[in-house]
Amino acid sequence: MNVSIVGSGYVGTTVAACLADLGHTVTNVEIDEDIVEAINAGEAPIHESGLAERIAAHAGTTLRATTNYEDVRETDVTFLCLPTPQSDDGSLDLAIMQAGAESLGRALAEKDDDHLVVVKSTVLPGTTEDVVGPILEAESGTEIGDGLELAMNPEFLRMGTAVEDFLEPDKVVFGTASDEAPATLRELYAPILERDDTDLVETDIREAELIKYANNAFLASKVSLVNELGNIAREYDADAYEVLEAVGLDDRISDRFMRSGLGWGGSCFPKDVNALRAGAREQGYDPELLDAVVAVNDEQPRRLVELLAAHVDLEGARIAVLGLSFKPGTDDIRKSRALDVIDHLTDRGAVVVAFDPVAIENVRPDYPDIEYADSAAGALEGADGAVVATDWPAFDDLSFEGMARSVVVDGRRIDVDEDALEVYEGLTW
Ligand SMILES: NC(=O)c1ccc[n+]([C@@H]2O[C@H](COP(=O)([O-])OP(=O)(O)OC[C@H]3O[C@@H](n4cnc5c(N)ncnc54)[C@H](O)[C@@H]3O)[C@@H](O)[C@H]2O)c1
Ligand SMILES: O=c1ccn([C@@H]2O[C@H](COP(=O)(O)OP(=O)(O)O[C@H]3O[C@H](CO)[C@@H](O)[C@H](O)[C@H]3O)[C@@H](O)[C@H]2O)c(=O)[nH]1
Repeated sequence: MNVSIVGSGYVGTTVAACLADLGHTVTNVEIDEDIVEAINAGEAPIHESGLAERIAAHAGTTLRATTNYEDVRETDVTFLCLPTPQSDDGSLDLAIMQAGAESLGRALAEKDDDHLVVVKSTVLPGTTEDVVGPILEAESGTEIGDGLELAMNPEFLRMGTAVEDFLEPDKVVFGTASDEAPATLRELYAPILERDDTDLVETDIREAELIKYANNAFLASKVSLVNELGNIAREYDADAYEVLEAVGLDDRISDRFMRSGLGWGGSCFPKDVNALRAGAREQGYDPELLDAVVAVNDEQPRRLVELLAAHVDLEGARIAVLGLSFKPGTDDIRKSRALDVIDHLTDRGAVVVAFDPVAIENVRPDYPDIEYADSAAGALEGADGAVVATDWPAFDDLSFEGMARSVVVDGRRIDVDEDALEVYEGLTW
């Protein structure tokens, strides 16, 4: 099938490379010329396991990128993978989606045969049909249902395992309002749907939109609950990891997403939980539980720094921050808890020296005044204390030798030889 993908960020690039891998012909439409150039040169514009080799294998044959929206006319289906950021008040900002839909609609005005537009971005219920649809109709001069089809296909991939998650998902959700769209989507996803472990959910567009938010709200709530239980466990001098490992043996709860510590960050949970809270309020419902989920999460970095301050006078102290990305396996630093930790540390007068295996260059522009080391050992050298902010596997069994004082506060439960340290504190254990 001939597919175009509008927006070639984390999702658009991954989906494009994977669809090309499944045998489709894919065109990425992207406004950032550096990204277009990278893809056409066979290079991955982002750090994601398994992506570079797929782009290298298909670029120039079944995968290409362009800044020209008109190229969508050569395709049968377009996925909108544009950002849906949060506004200053936490609500969903649809300006980029609207601009992308306008450009797409204008390009489709010159197309004669049928076209399916699939919203893959995370959007609140009603957005696809009440915002994107009317823009496409107005700009293309074609009505939905009469040459133009609309669908919503939320994406559940995680950063760091994006390729694997897309190709081997637990579920695929098709939100549609016509007979043709599900058939097209089934054909496009055929190799994925043939897997025994992948469930297909076929539903209406509004439900598909809300499934995505409910999914993320559930997972973020689970981590906040685990963190609250972890904070309580610490007060009782109990190990939350042992407690929650046992709790996770209950099939109704599961052992996944049970890691307590610094909390959730990233480009999705914070903005999606906030968009759902703002959307619910707009609908007249007060989402008290989700408010608390965010409040618990916001407190964890401060709690970590308080723990460190109990052992080290932070004013003028040299503190190593290990890990900057919001989770291991990615260079994405959006809403990373590590940045909140750095803010608290610098507010209290500490000299921060940070290390991350891949994310330093993404942090440097916004944090030009902290120090950066080119290894964990380099960051620890001469430090009066260290905090673990991201659970990179490379931090397991790290030697903390070389620190001025081996005071380590761990926000992610890495493997540490506690006996070799002057002080080791776990945030929730
Ligand atoms: N990142 C994830 O793990 C993830 C997972 C599932 C769903 N989502 C959702 O998918 C959507 C995209 O997320 P992302 O992380 O890929 O965003 P991103 O910011 O990484 O990428 C978006 C891309 O769109 C491009 N763009 C902006 N305006 C454009 C325009 N008018 N025309 C063409 N391209 C344009 C940008 O240059 C950028 O490269 C969001 O709604 C997000 O919530 C993200
Ligand atoms: O037990 C856990 C699991 C996760 N986290 C934190 O939670 C955040 C999110 O982690 P994860 O969900 O693995 O990464 P994302 O890439 O943000 O993926 C989430 O957000 C995506 C964008 O919407 C969705 O597609 C995915 O399904 C959803 O898991 C990170 O800061 C993790 O450190 C914990 O603190 N404890």
